[in-house]
Amino acid sequence: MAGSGVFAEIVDRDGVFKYYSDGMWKTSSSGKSVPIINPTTRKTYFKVQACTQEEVNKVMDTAKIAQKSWARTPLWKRAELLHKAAAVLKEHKAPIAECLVKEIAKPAKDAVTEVVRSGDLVSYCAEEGVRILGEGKFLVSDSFPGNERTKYCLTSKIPLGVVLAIPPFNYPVNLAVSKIAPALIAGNSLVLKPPTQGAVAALHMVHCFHLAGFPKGLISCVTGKGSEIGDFLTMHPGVNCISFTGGDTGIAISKKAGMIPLQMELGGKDACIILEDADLDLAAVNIVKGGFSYSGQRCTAVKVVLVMESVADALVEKVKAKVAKLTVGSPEDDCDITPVVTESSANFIEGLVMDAKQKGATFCQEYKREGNLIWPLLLDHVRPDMRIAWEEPFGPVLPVIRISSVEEGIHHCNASNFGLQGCIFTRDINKAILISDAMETGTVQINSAPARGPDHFPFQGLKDSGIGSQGITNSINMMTKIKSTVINLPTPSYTMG
Ligand SMILES: NC(=O)c1ccc[n+]([C@@H]2O[C@H](COP(=O)([O-])OP(=O)(O)OC[C@H]3O[C@@H](n4cnc5c(N)ncnc54)[C@H](O)[C@@H]3O)[C@@H](O)[C@H]2O)c1
Repeated sequence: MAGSGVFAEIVDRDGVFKYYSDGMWKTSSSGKSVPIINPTTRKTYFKVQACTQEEVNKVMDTAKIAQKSWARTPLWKRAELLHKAAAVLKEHKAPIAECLVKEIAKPAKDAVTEVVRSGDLVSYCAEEGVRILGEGKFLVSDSFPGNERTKYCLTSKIPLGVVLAIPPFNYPVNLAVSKIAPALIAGNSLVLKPPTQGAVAALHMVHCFHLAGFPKGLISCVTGKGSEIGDFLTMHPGVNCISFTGGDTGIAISKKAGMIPLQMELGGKDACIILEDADLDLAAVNIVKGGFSYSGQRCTAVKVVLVMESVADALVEKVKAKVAKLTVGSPEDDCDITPVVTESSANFIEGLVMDAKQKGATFCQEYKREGNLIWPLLLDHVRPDMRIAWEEPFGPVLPVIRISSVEEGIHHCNASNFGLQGCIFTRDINKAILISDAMETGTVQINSAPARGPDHFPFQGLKDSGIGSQGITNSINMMTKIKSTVINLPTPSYTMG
């Protein structure tokens, strides 16, 4: 159970979850806590420490010191510890998954999958790190005009220092380890600021790294109000890199952060373009899976369907039939559609639905809401003047826009300020490639819904969807710098064959 057994030491006497600093679980001197509301019951379920700026400073100091000796720890030893953490994480999947169910209403089975996937990601990262960080480059000078072969350049990848990781609520474990593991294998230390909803799952995950035996201060986890420690963390002079996943907050952070590398994974409005020759059954399965899994609260959810008019009726019928089969209820019962994360999210989604209603969208189901639980809703005949055509609902509401040409679909996709992923359904691979090239998004899926995984694939957003690229290899590279050593010879030297 959460907070018991090996996890008992992460809770204080008042039942408030502690924060992790200098290899120890601590109670904040603020004497304050932040409540975590269960989205299903809308009652406080957990509490976490409201850390102070003073405590953040302490964490940054220890992270800096711990990083110096970690960078001198052999790569194979770093990898060994990560493998151990992955095993401990998987061993304790049940209590961590339980937190995900209670904090973010993730369906029970998906919650377990998130933890197991996270363990796999940590192991893969350890293996990949050993390979790519064990290699550098050797360059000779006479390839550039005017030079003889008098200079040998050796390059290697070195750590950045302290990495600040800020994941979002929807994958608080997976999107934390996708930052922690690359940072650590590359020789960095790491400070985690988990989202409020999902913080307790993240604290349990951090304890798995503690149990695996990482050095003191190398990993820290501070919790608290964004208003108190958010800007303080992201603008802290001790931070050498920020890896952030979330919404528009990331745009504000990137404007305030100093001259440090930023890895930003932000929102999306992933378009699904359906051509006339598409396999409509395949498209319908993917639209429902892509649009409604975890109640649409995924960055890569299908967020707008752009379908050719001639096949629109048939497609909408197929999608409607599948939506009718989705189960709606509690995450404990493993329902397909569960309450969205907060009341304000539910209110925001309702605002988009009401706007679409007022402007004449066709409701394929009746709009129904109880508390944070919103029944799945397909909106047909959506037009570009409706907010839902452009905004990210992050809920179980999916707009369908009927298009009369492929160009119209591409235009809608590219007119968005987002550019995360997109997908195309067609049997004509040549057309698919041309459309993929025309779509201004970081990834395009052909004949499948957008997806982040497998976790070693590159993952990136264009425009307001992000900076840099993730995926295990790219994240490891991003959390390093190139260092060169140039050997200058007194006379040119050539290796003769
Ligand atoms: N591109 C991706 O890979 C990806 C993946 C998942 C989610 N998302 C996006 O995330 C959003 C939903 O997640 P969310 O609601 O948790 O996003 P959010 O932007 O509200 O919060 C993200 C994180 O930032 C923290 N935060 C808030 N204010 C802060 C501040 N001033 N300083 C520092 N940290 C601060 C939050 O506590 C949380 O940990 C959606 O827009 C979704 O598309 C993107």
